[in-house]
Amino acid sequence: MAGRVLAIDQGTTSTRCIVFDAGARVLATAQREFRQHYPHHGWVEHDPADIWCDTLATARAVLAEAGPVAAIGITNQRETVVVWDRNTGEPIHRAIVWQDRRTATVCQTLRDAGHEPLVSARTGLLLDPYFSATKIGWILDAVPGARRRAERGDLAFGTIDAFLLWHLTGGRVHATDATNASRTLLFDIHRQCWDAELCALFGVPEPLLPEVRDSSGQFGETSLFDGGAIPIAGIAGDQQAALFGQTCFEPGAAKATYGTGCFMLMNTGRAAVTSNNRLLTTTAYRLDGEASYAVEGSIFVAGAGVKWLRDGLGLITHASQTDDMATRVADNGGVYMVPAFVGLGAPHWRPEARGLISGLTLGTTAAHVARAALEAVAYQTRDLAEAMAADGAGRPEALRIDGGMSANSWLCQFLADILETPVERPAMPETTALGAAFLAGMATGVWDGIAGVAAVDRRVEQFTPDIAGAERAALIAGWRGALARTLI
Ligand SMILES: Nc1ncnc2c1ncn2[C@@H]1O[C@H](COP(=O)(O)OP(=O)(O)O)[C@@H](O)[C@H]1O
Ligand SMILES: O=P(O)(O)OC[C@H](O)CO
Repeated sequence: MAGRVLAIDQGTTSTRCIVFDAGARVLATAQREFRQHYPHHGWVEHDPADIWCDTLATARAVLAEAGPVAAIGITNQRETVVVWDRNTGEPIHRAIVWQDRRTATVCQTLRDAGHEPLVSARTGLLLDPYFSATKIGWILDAVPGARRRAERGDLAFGTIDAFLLWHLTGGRVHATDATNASRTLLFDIHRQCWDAELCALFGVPEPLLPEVRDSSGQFGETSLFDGGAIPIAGIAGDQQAALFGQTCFEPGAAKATYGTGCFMLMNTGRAAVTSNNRLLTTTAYRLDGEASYAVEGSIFVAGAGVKWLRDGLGLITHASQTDDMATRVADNGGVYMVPAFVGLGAPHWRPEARGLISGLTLGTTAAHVARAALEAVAYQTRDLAEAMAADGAGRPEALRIDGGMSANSWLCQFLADILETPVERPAMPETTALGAAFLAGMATGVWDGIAGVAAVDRRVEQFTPDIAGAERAALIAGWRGALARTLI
């Protein structure tokens, strides 16, 4: 058991469990995709029972293969809301997922009433349906009697980490960590506590809320697996966990994770940098009561655009085909895709925007459309990097990348070309899970603090910019033209 840590990585489309050793090597891995529910246009839900079942099954599978572990770390899709009954543990509604836009009007009404400056100053976020608070309010209003039960303290709210922690500890612990709390619109990131005024503004009764703890530390124990009680000793939202797993500990170090969406975070150290360019300020991690911060750009559709090529258009049968398709065409043929399928996130924040493909001719092939889906990810990343630089956060020396889509080498090279910055892809791509393992292992003596984690050997593959300035400028101009049509 010495030195082995189990990471639970509960993502938007799949649940993964990975056991790492003290050298951050993967000893066992198991993954299950689960069903997405789209009950109405723009709504996205998950069944919490699927998430719990898959967590147990994948954890049992890797523990059977790798043997006992010293600790468990949890990392999770952020903002997604579960409300459950404290007595039975039963959710009172399906989980409302971060991508869900059903509360766009509520957010607009709050913006019109002038609440955004106060909300942003305290939370570092914006009034967008992406975040948890308005989703909690929606559930309390939609489920008969829920608001009264919440006020009486009979219900519990949690992001997915808290929901899993509750079940792993047999209903004994209702807690979350500071990174997850920072995504709810209810948490003051400067004072590092729930904010009563924001709870009142969003109509969220305080008895619903979990206790907020450091990202590394004892959260509780689980006895659900063979071999005795295992401490749950680390929790972080998946993007913050990836920042940690990529060892972005110094101010200016940045990572971008390309999964369903793309999330670029730059460490800003002890300073919570306020953005003038509609980026988010968020807790990067909290250790020994001290918060470190990050500036974040969130793009809602990255790999989801490739998934749409597969499931919506039937252009491909596997996501990895896009690598070959993009390589096959000499250029993009003037085709641009703006993947605003669920609105646009940073730096635009336009929930009502919708996607487009522009520049189609009779010469356009499936390969051009596939390439446009990949290119869009790089252009959007550049837009985020420019916004970060304009905010004074600086430009990273290299962008560390990860996530399912980073397997696409064509995209990695194009990203370096468009960003004018080297892109580093780690040999071990499971950096999100590794971040959760690091946090749990630091609390249980597997790694000796941040210095111990930073000393772990990390092999990376580097992609360096290799494109003429004029070509880059022309491509970016083409993107800006397509984007402008979406933003009308
Ligand atoms: N080789 C590839 N090229 C392009 N996209 C890919 C490739 N492999 C996976 N993807 C995309 O990456 C996403 C899965 O990444 P993952 O990190 O598992 O996502 P999440 O954690 O959001 O569930 C899918 O949307 C898929 O379309
Ligand atoms: O599940 P992922 O990897 O798409 O990440 C989702 C984000 O945490 C949403 O903010």
